[in-house]
Amino acid sequence: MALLQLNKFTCTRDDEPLFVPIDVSIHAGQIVQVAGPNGAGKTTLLRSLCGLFDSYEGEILWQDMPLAKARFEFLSQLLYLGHQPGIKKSLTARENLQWFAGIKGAVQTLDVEGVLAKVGLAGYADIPCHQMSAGQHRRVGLARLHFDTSPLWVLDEPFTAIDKLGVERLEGLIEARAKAGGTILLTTHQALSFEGYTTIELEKFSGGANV
Ligand SMILES: Nc1ncnc2c1ncn2[C@@H]1O[C@H](COP(=O)(O)OP(=O)(O)OP(=O)(O)O)[C@@H](O)[C@H]1O
Repeated sequence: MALLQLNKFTCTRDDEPLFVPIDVSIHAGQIVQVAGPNGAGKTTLLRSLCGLFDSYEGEILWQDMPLAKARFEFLSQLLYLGHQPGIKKSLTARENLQWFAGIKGAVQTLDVEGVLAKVGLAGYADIPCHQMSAGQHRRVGLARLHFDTSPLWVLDEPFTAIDKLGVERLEGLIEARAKAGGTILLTTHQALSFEGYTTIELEKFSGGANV
């Protein structure tokens, strides 16, 4: 059974399809890159899946159930990281991580210092995030990937504002997650270093010929 299935799926803006409708089946353990030029609809597609954008045509199935009916199960198994780092800047790195861990029931096992060291933020646990750089905000947000074992990770441009070493670590984390049975759906404009991932190439919808 596919974890996630898109049938004749496209997102619309002003009643116009953004990209040629796609048919995709995504299974546990897969890494799937959504690719396409700027403006193709990659972010809109990910936001539609996560329930943040509802102007689309076609069908989304989660474990063979229409997403609308399986919404609660789907959201409880989802980790979504969008363009924004998704942290509260008035809180410290520790408080942000405790919050993320709390909503995933992982507070008891959370090792704040250990996780921050893994994202290159050793010693930053008790610094308010508003005193950090854009790349450091991003790292605090990404730190949750070290303890969030949600079956589906949806990551929109996760490598943005991350330096070379950070990118290598993040790629390793994604690969390890997939090997453990997790599914990762991501957008990125950079070539991925690992093998065996699938690419969904969004093609700009250019009129009736593609329907
Ligand atoms: N808030 C918005 N209001 C209206 N149109 C929008 C909005 N955001 C995006 N669009 C339009 O929707 C289309 C798809 O945008 P989207 O952000 O999904 O593209 P993308 O493939 O993620 O692009 P990029 O690679 O630049 O991040 C674009 O043509 C854009 O003009």
